[in-house]
Amino acid sequence: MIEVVGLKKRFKLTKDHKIDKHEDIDPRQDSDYFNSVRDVSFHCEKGEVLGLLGPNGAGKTTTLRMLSTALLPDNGKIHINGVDVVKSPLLARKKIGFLSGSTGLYGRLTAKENIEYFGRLHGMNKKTLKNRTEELFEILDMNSFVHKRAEHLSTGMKQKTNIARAVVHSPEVVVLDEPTTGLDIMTTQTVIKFIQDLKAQGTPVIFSTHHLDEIDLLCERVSVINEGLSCFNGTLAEFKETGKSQVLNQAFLNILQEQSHV
Ligand SMILES: Nc1ncnc2c1ncn2[C@@H]1O[C@H](COP(=O)(O)OP(=O)(O)OP(=O)(O)O)[C@@H](O)[C@H]1O
Repeated sequence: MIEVVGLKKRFKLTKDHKIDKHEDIDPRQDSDYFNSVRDVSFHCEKGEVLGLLGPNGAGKTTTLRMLSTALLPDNGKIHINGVDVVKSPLLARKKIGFLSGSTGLYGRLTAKENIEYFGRLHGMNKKTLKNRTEELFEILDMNSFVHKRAEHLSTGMKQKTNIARAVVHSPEVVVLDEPTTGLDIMTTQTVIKFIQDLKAQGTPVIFSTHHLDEIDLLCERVSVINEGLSCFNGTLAEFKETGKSQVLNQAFLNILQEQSHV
């Protein structure tokens, strides 16, 4: 289970970032800091998929980076299967598989070598690693390119390699930041099927997306962040009810609009 309560993160602004007094000021901006995440909470139980939604710049990536120990929160609590992520980041890291938009592959290594390298970093032995990589190559339909150098892979091939790398150690929970962005329909299908398989195995999955059809296909639970604040947490049915529409895009827009009136 993943539990996030009252998360906050602010970034010190450099001179270049400071805003001209004539510009529209974001409510998250104060004199020297940008309050990227102001108050975010959600939870995701065993066997559930949680979809994290929010407009561009809402704070989703910052939140997921805190969840995965890549960033230290200024405030708030994150627990993963009982482990306090802030107090025990090394232990937590073993439990999490994190796909971030920004991690690169080693261009001169093949897809397979990239994944194996991360498996070894996680302390996996040769036999376990071989079985696991073969399993992932099959599930993610990677066999046609695993021996190609990463620098020669297409966007979709790279993304599959990144996903395999993130979960090579069979983590207890999986966190994916925009896993289908830039992918074609077939590759997106493979990624969706991969998330469905994780869910069937009981692994909690949190993923951020701008594609509401994926939310419909995959999620029990939805969390919406706007301007660094959680503005909705609930089931998919509650999302439609609160957003006053069975059409997810419309429900999402209504929820955002409702918050901006508060
Ligand atoms: N290191 C940083 N310094 C200053 N501001 C930052 C930093 N990192 C993120 N931000 C700001 O925090 C806000 C939230 O960014 P974040 O990347 O978390 O948004 P997001 O919801 O993932 O957006 P998108 O959907 O566009 O990927 C943005 O306004 C961004 O410019």
